Amino acid sequence: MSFDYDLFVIGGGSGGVRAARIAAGEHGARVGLAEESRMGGTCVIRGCVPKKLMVYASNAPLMAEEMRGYGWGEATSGAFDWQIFRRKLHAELDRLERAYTTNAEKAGVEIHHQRARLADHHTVELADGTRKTAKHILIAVGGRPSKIGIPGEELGLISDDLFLLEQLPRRALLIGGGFIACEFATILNGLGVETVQAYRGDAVLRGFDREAREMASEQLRQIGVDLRLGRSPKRLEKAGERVRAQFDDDSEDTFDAVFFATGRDPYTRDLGLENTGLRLKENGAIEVDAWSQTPVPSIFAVGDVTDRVNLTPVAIREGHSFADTVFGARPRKVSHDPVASAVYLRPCELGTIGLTEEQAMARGPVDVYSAVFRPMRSMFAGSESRTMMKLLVDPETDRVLGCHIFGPEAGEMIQLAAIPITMGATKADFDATMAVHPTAAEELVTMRQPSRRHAGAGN
Ligand SMILES: Cc1cc2nc3c(=O)[nH]c(=O)nc-3n(C[C@H](O)[C@H](O)[C@H](O)COP(=O)(O)OP(=O)(O)OC[C@H]3O[C@@H](n4cnc5c(N)ncnc54)[C@H](O)[C@@H]3O)c2cc1C
Ligand SMILES: NC(=O)c1ccc[n+]([C@@H]2O[C@H](COP(=O)([O-])OP(=O)(O)OC[C@H]3O[C@@H](n4cnc5c(N)ncnc54)[C@H](O)[C@@H]3O)[C@@H](O)[C@H]2O)c1
Repeated sequence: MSFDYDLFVIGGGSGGVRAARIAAGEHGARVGLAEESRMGGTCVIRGCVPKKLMVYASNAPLMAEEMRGYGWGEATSGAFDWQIFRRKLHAELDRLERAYTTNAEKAGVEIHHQRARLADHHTVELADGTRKTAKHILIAVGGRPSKIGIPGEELGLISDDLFLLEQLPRRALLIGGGFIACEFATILNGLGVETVQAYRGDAVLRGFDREAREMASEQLRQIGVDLRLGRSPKRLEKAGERVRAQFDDDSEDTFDAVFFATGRDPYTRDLGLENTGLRLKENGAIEVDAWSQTPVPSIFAVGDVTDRVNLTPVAIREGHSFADTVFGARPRKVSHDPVASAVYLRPCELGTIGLTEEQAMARGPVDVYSAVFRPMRSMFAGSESRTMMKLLVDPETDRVLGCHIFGPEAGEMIQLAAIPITMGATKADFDATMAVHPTAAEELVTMRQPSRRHAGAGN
């Protein structure tokens, strides 16, 4: 049977574009790709990139404060102009979108700027009714923000909306305690928005190392976020031009904008799955094996739609490995453990890889090497901001099981620490490494004695 393409990719985000480019450009496959919105997907258009640029923008007041501590007595951040920033931001996103489009086209990918659905195991139907056949289909449609099912939630915004606001709100509520809620709270607060964050748990960033979670919660408060723990809204209603939130402790408050940062769902709705033998996991994610292959041999899926580890580098690696395996005769699986990540808070970020202290304790005996200190940089400036460096070590094998860094530029640091840890480094390897002085990161190679030892199984 002859097909229009060797590969048809649904979704022009991180995973889809990488797979299409490698299959066409490096392995000579005939590739079609459908994107219903903007090329680049979540990360480029409404995720990592605009978010990180806003984190940089929001840093000015903290930098000014720090510099006052260094003798710049009059240092202030001045007034932030959202209109100027927004114009520049969107020009940059347009540039990136063009680069994604051009690079894919240069590799030989034929892009269809419209929505696609699955018609059968080898056919997709485009929004204009055209049908395209392909020997293989890759689903890389990502995820979509989800709300929590409370009355009036249509009055609330989602993360996509932050980057499109005509004006910054004067007072905003962020609902949630995960990556997005914490990063957005940091951003809005830094840009001068009065920011309230409501999270149902007792410390933000559930799933991260407990000590780091407490430091992150404390820092949000220190920079001026009104963090309300153990609290979640139960209803939203209009209050003139504003939105009133009623919380589950019966308190009420009014905001110019309310953002839901309460997770993302795989975007499998109306994808034509009923025309296939694909299976969904309970949360709607597409079920795949270690090769990103679904139970239908011609259909693969990568990235957030599979809900493995929902990060850009993971989606890219999955897309690349799929293309090498299927079109390059170079079978490659993706290891999802360990995967480093960072939460871009200010002034201290949180960088993390491997087991948390709690997970390590549950697994067995663990030595905890932990240093919590005021780094030279902030101490001199008179700031109370504290940094944490933590290594979790298996006392039997000496292997480093996890590393958690809470400090300025922790994202940059964890990327480097992730290399030896992924290679299986031992604590002795860290000890054998000469320190770089004076840095905060040198603590990682100078912690001689464990701060505590756990016998295992939660002891
Ligand atoms: C606010 C925010 C901040 C983030 N920050 C980070 C970060 O700092 N670091 C990090 O690693 N990750 C971050 N992420 C996560 C990261 O963006 C995702 O993990 C990544 O984009 C997943 O890539 P993907 O290819 O699976 O999907 P996506 O990038 O979402 O791409 C899917 C594409 O498919 C298109 N599409 C969907 N359905 C169809 C259809 N039927 N037909 C045609 N096209 C379709 C969509 O329009 C979209 O362009 C962030 C996410 C958000 C929301
Ligand atoms: N820096 C980064 O790498 C980065 C940044 C942003 C997003 N991301 C990715 O995007 C994903 C989505 O981010 P996110 O912050 O939306 O999700 P998340 O899973 O990190 O956090 C969701 C939050 O919503 C809360 N929540 C869920 N249901 C709720 C309910 N019914 N009532 C009240 N609260 C509820 C959860 O308790 C949690 O705090 C992340 O998991 C991550 O994979 C990564």
